[in-house]
Amino acid sequence: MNKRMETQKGHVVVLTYPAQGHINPLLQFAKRLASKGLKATLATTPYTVKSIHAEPAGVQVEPISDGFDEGGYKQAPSLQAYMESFKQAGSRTLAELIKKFSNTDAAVICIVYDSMLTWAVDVARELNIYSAAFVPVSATVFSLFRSIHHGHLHLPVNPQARLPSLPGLPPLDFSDLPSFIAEPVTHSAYLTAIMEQQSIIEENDWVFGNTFEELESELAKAMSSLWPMVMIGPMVPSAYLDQQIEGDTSYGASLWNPTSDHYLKWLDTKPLNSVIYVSFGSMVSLAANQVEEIAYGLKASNRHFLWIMKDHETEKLSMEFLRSIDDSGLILNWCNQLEVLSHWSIGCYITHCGWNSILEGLSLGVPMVGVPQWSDQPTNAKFVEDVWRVGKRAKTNEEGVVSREEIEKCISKVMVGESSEEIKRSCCQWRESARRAVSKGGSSDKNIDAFIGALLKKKSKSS
Ligand SMILES: O=c1ccn([C@@H]2O[C@H](COP(=O)(O)OP(=O)(O)O[C@H]3O[C@H](CO)[C@@H](O)[C@H](O)[C@H]3O)[C@@H](O)[C@H]2O)c(=O)[nH]1
Repeated sequence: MNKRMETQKGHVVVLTYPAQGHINPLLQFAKRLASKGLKATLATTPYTVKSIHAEPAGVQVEPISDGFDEGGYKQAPSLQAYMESFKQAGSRTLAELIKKFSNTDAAVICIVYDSMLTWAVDVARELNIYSAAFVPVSATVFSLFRSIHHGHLHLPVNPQARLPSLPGLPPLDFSDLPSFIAEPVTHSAYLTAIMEQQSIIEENDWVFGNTFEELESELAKAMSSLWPMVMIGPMVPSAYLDQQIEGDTSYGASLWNPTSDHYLKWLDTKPLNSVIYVSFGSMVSLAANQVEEIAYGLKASNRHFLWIMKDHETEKLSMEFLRSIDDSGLILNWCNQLEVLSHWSIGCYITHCGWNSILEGLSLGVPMVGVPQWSDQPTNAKFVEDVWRVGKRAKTNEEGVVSREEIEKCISKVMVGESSEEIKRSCCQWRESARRAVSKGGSSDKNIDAFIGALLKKKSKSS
């Protein structure tokens, strides 16, 4: 028996939704649990298992089915059809996986599931083990959906009316709302899934938020006795924060691979804080005119840039722009974002404001320009500018596009002059705060220890 096996205290299965922005934090949480002596198994779809490199820091990886084992969710005719198929095939195969360990030393005592996958609660109940929901968005966004569930915020929200003031949240405008709330009809499938999460959230033994107490302190204070969320983030590999997990330099799963790895060498040749990193995460597809405006905004800034764009997205760039780049810019289909954000040459991050990207930018102290597109991104962008003060939110024009002039103006504000000094100071403070939260004795670390302590005390729901 190896040392890790000897120290294992109990077995938790972590179930992830198979999208990059969900796999990363759940896998990281599994690593955290494993580093504290629990046995942690990541259950995910066969398509996703292929994207996981080796065995990430002590986590066992096991396939469960979503009904689309060859090609994953892209094969499903609609989001609704995919969710239904995952519920059917996933419930059955997750239960089989857990039963495989029963009557062994590694019997599973809890399922930690991505809050999108509500059916995991039924599996836990049927097998008489604990369930914990993992919320992959900010506590603020979670709280907005909760306000709808409890009838404190009504849909549709009138864009002209003042929003009601909600406990622990700053005053919000219509444009700060998640798109699922601002445009409920357009996003009805997502909204239905999210409201279902809210309706069963209290049935869980724990609810975890990938955030930390200092980051959303007003909300944490206002809601501590009113809601079940325990803040355990930021779920960012340990090498970038507290160094507690040996060799933990990446999440360990990537649905895409960079077509070239010379980007770090390219960054090495650039001066300190001089390069703009541009990425819109794993899901956003920009309109062609928006791509063009960003391109010419970057050009006007007269700075080096590294722009992550999937291959089909690059077709939206004009030949004129592509020919003009030379060594001033690098366009790549994918990168190891953490390596890039932590590189000394990066001085600005133009981001879609996906929650993981925000936590990574904050944890690595990089000034941001938010160009939010949908989902929780508008709310995150609002906080970047007005609450955490680590960047600017680019404004859209009447056509709903962020112009090249606006891009250039925001880059300048976060990279030069007095405004940039203030932003850089806030970035340093939040980087330290994120480190404190996950380091030994920090708020998130203590919350994870408390979960493990409570879990082991209860050990088995039946005993
Ligand atoms: O070239 C790249 C680009 C991205 N990433 C990683 O991919 C993840 C992207 O996650 P996120 O920033 O959250 O964006 P999305 O993939 O777009 O995530 C979706 O899911 C998130 C969590 O629910 C939401 O906050 C977003 O709005 C939603 O678009 C991050 O960990 C990045 O480090 C890379 O490793 N390389």
